Amino acid sequence: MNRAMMMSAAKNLLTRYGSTKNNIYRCMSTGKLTTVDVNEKSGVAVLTMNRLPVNGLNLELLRDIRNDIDEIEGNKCRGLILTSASSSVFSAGLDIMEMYKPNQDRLKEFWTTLQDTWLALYGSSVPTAAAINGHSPAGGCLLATSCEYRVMLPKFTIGLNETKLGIVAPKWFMATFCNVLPRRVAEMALTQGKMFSSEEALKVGLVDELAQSKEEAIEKCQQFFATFAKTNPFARAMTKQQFRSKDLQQLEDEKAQDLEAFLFFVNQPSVQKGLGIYLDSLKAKTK
Ligand SMILES: CCCCCCCCCCC/C=C/C(=O)SCCNC(=O)CCNC(=O)[C@H](O)C(C)(C)COP(=O)(O)OP(=O)(O)OC[C@H]1O[C@@H](n2cnc3c(N)ncnc32)[C@H](O)[C@@H]1OP(=O)(O)O
Repeated sequence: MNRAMMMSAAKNLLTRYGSTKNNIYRCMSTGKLTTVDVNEKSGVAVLTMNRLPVNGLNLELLRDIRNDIDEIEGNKCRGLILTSASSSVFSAGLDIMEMYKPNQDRLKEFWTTLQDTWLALYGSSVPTAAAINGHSPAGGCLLATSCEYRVMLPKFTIGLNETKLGIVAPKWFMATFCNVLPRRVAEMALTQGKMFSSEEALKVGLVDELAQSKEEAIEKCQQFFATFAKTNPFARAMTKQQFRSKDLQQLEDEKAQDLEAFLFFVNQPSVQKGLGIYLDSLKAKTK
C-alpha cells in the first residue's frame, strides 16, 4: 500500500469510527443471490451466499458479494460473517460454466469482479470470519481464507484443488493461502491440489475451530470478534491492512497482467478440453 492509499484508508477509518462509537446500524441486502442480516445488538452482519445448489461463484454472485461487502463497510457494521444457505456446500468455487466456452466480454467482467471482490474482502477494515458450513474447494477456499478467522463444520472438505483440474491458482490465491498456513504446508497442499477434511484443516491451521452446527459456528465467529472489544477499531483495521498490504498492492499493481494471463490461459484449447471433461465428470456424478 503506497502512502496516498494509506492516507485515504486512514481518512475513511477515522470518518467511520470517529463519531459513531455507540451506534448500531442495520445493513440491507443489496443482491438477489445473497442475504445480509445484521444483529442489532452486536452490529455484526451475516452475509449468506444463496445460489443453490453449490454457490458456484458466477459473475452475478460475485457482484452481490462485492456490493454487500461495500455496504457492510459503509454501514459501520462491527463484523462480517460469511456463510452459505446450503447445508452441505459453502461454495463450490468459481462457476466453471463462466470459463467453459466463454463469451469474452463476460469472461473479462467475471475475472475483474473476482479480483475486486477479493481486494474488498481481504482488505476489509471490518473484522471478517467465515462460518464454513459445507464443502469449500478452490474459490470457496479463497473466500474463506480471505477472512481473518474460520470455523468449520465436521465432515466437509476445504482446499485449493486447482492442480487436480489442470489449472493454476493465481498468485493472489496462493498469497491468501500462505497468510493462513505455514509456507511448507501451503506449498505441498497447492502442488498436490489437496482437499483437507475439516479435521485435517483444523490440525494444520487452515481453520481455527470446528463447530457442530451453523448456529454454533456463527456464535464462535462472534466470540472471535469479541476479542477485539478492548482494541481501538481504527488501530485494529490499520494493522490488518498494513499486515496484508504487500499481497493487496501486488494485485493492485498487476491487475491488468493478471487478467491477461487468465484470459490467455482459459482460452487455451487444452484448458477448454480439460474443463469440459471435468464438467462432464461432475454432471455424471448426479446421473
Ligand atoms: C501462469 C498463471 C496463469 C494463471 C491463470 C489463471 C487460471 C485460472 C484459475 C482459475 C482458478 C479456479 C478456481 C476455481 O474455483 S475452479 C472450481 C473448482 N471447484 C471444484 O472443483 C468443485 C467442483 N464441485 C464439487 O466438487 C462438488 O460439486 C461439491 C463437493 C462442491 C458438492 O457436491 P454435491 O454432491 O453436493 O453436488 P454436485 O457435485 O452434485 O453438484 C451439483 C450441481 O452443481 C454443479 N457444479 C458443482 N460444482 C460446480 C462448479 N464449480 N462450477 C459449475 N458447476 C458446478 C454440478 O455439475 C451439478 O450440476 P447438475 O445438477 O447440472 O448435474
